[in-house]
Parts: sequence; structure tokens; C-alpha cells
Amino acid sequence: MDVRRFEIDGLVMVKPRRFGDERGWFSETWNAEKHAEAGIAGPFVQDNQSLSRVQGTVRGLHFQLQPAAQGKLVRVIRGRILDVAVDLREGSATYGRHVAVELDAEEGWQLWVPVGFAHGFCTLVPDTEIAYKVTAPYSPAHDRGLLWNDPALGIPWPDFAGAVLSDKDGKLPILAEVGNPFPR
Ligand SMILES: Cc1cn([C@H]2C[C@H](O)[C@@H](COP(=O)(O)OP(=O)(O)O[C@H]3O[C@H](C)C(=O)[C@H](O)[C@H]3O)O2)c(=O)[nH]c1=O
Repeated sequence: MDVRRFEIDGLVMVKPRRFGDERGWFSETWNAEKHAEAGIAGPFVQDNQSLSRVQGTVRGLHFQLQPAAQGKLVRVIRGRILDVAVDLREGSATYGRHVAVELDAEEGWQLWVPVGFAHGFCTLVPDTEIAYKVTAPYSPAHDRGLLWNDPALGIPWPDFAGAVLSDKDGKLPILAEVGNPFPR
């Protein structure tokens, strides 16, 4: 499995091997032992999937507060996204900094977003589907967010980002208002 790490510790991308043949390919998209070797341990309690029909759909930036904070293992099963994670860990040397990476169904890279980060994405083509595993169940009472296009974040969204955005996401607070949702 290919592994890619970032200056922001904790975030990691993995690419499980694909076994191709004349029919197509097979891949173990989650393997506890192999993912653990890359630092992705789970345990996962819920699988999510979402379809976004319009290019430029933005979902996020979201996180859940403790004790419902979620680690997320994100992959694209159709289309392509710019996937973004923002470090919100109190005292982190990279607090407020982000990673923005393209994930697509063709390549099969996955992004591990540990607890302590806000997560979101913009779709880069129509009819994009993502599937992701989370380490804690959905908890509306603990659901929080960060405004996707807060200038202070400096996220390089594509020009068409925000073509579709939920009302909720359009009203999320900026980083200066979010503060430290993940205290040490
Ligand atoms: C997240 C979630 C949502 N829902 C229900 C609640 C709403 O009725 C509906 C849509 O929820 P929401 O608008 O929050 O969906 P997204 O905007 O795709 O949210 C996700 O967006 C970014 C990418 C994330 O990282 C999170 O996983 C998640 O917040 O699904 C559930 O029933 N369970 C869930 O786990």
C-alpha cells in the first residue's frame, strides 16, 4: 500500500493495491492490519456515502465535538474531489493550517482525517460519490463546523466551488469564532 504523509502530523493518504486483470480490478479498500501499519487504526463504527450531482458542490467544513469526535477515512467511489482537512487541535504547531488534496475514483487514494480536524470537500466533476468510515456515530448535538471559504484559511478552492452549498454550511463560523474545539 502506497503511503503519503504531510507537514501536518496525523494526516495521511494511503492507496491500497489494485489487482488488475482482463475483467477490471480488485482492491481491499480497508484492511485493519495494513491500514494500521500506515497509522490508521479506527475502530470504525459507521460507514457513510454521499452523492453530489453538481460540479462545485461543497460539503463542510465539519467536525463533531468530544465525546462524539470522529476520525474519518475518506475515498471517492465515483468522480473527483478536492478534499480538505483543517487542523483545529489546541496547541498544535499547525493549528489553522490545512491540507487540500485531490482524491478520485480512478486512482483510489484515501485520506485519513484524525480527530481534531474539520473536514470538507468540493466536487470537481458532476455526479461525484464519496464513501467514508468514521470512528464515532453521528451526533447532531455535537455537530459543528467552520466556514469553508474563511479567507483566514487560505484554502485553494476551484473557481466553481460553492455552486451548491447547504444553508447550514453557508452560515458556519469563521476560524476566529471557532477557537479551540479540541482542547489538549
Ligand atoms: C453526517 C450525517 C448526516 N446525516 C443526515 C443529517 C441530514 O439530514 C442529512 C445530510 O447531512 P449533512 O448535510 O450534514 O451531510 P454532509 O454535508 O454531507 O455532511 C458531511 O460532510 C462532511 C464531508 C463531513 O466530513 C461529515 O462527514 C458530514 O458532516 O444526513 C446522518 O443521518 N448521519 C450522518 O452521519
